Amino acid sequence: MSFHIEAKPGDIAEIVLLPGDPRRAKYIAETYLEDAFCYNQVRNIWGYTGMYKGKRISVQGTGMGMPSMSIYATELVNEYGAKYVMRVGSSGSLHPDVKKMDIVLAMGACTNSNLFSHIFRQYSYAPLADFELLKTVYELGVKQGKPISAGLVCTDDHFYDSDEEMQHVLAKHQVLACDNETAALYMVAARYGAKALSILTVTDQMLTGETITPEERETKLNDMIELALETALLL
Ligand SMILES: O=P(O)(O)O[C@H]1O[C@H](CO)[C@@H](O)[C@H]1O
Ligand SMILES: O=c1cc[nH]c(=O)[nH]1
Repeated sequence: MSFHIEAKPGDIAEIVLLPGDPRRAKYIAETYLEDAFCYNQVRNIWGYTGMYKGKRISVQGTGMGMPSMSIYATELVNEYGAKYVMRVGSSGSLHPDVKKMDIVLAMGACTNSNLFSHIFRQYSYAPLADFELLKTVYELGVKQGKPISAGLVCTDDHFYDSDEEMQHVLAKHQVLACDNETAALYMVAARYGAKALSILTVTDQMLTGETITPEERETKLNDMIELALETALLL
């Protein structure tokens, strides 16, 4: 048991899917996992373990933002031995080539957060995905004909009142999408020795104003979820 996860030793699989939204975690467990049990209800940030096509997989909500992600990622890796941590998140895009419901694999994540400045001080650390995971998911997505691209994302500390001018600058410099957690996941995984990938679905295309509902963010991101689950079978 850790401060934020009440699982018993051995309850959590080595492969963990990480949606921000705990209700997306519940949806994934109920829709895709056999014999799933809920190992965490602390703060209603649910976590489940079950079987997907014979492979043991966990799915753990992380809440929103870098601090929350860093708490769950740290406890999963350090206290529960998670080896592969795959975020399955929603995201926004101002890039004209990235459409609503496209899947973006975060090769790396820039950020405006100072969360890790006590570690890196004046250095600008570049949080990166695990290459093996990135390659596996990308190849699978292309083979399945999914609308998938891989590139840089920005992990923003803001959801509202983002710096719009800066978002355009980022898009011009090939930042494909923004979320609130990827940089923290990559940094924690690198620090403690796990392999991480952030798979994002573009739920908000800010240039066109296209968006989806909260319920759809829970239950309609199946392409991304299935890609993560199918990748787990190859690990
Ligand atoms: O849908 P999730 O995985 O929570 O991800 C995105 O959605 C939340 C904001 O609505 C932030 O956590 C952002 O990163
Ligand atoms: O961080 C995020 C996530 C979803 N949609 C956005 O616009 N931003």
